[in-house]
Amino acid sequence: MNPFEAELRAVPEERYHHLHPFNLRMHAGELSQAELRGWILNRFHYQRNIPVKDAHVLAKLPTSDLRRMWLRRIQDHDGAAPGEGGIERWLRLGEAAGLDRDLLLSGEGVLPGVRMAVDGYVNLCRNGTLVEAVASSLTELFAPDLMRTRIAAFEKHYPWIGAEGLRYFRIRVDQGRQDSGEALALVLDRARTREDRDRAVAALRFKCDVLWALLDAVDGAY
Ligand SMILES: O=C(O)c1cc(C(=O)O)c2c(n1)C(=O)C(=O)c1cc(C(=O)O)[nH]c1-2
Repeated sequence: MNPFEAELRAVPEERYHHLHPFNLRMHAGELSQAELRGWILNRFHYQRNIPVKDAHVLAKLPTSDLRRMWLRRIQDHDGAAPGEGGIERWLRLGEAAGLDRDLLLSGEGVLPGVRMAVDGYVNLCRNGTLVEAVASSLTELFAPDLMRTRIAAFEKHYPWIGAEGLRYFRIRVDQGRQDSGEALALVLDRARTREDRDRAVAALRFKCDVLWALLDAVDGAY
């Protein structure tokens, strides 16, 4: 593996949110219904901002091929039509957990720390370089394994959330693999100087902090 790729992969290995105490408690079956509902509600704020940050990334891409590739991400979340896509599936996860979709859509109850963390991610993609914006999505190299652990934990420990609610995670396993493969190839191709590479690593660290801060806020609140 090229040394820059190894440097990138080492960042989430050390500080991705699969290591966060809230996730460890989730996987061990220790979360209360209120905690799990709080997580779903607050994570919806992250989910609905993913296509917003992806639109900022899209605007930085210089070729039709790259823009077409990135547009697919926006469509994965927003769907090709109303009632489709990842945001809709997250709303259904909320409903399966007893949360009204209107509550999630209202934004009521989103914690201040979660708002700050998500703003931080969107602003990095708005104001950063192309390499920084794309590198910050590379936490997704680790997301598919985490999704699989989460699906197993939900089935085992939280059966009160119906199977339909887990579709978001099931579909996301393959999407995350494709997204992270494409993003990694783009960063390896475009980060040519030492300075570009250092910025890419710093952006990925920052993104790990975004996900960590989100869980810190949820962990402290319910
Ligand atoms: O539940 C998770 O642990 C998790 C993590 C991440 C991530 O690593 O940023 C994403 C997602 N889920 C996710 O569902 C998703 O759509 C997504 C998009 C992105 C991104 O940075 O472009 N990350 C993630």
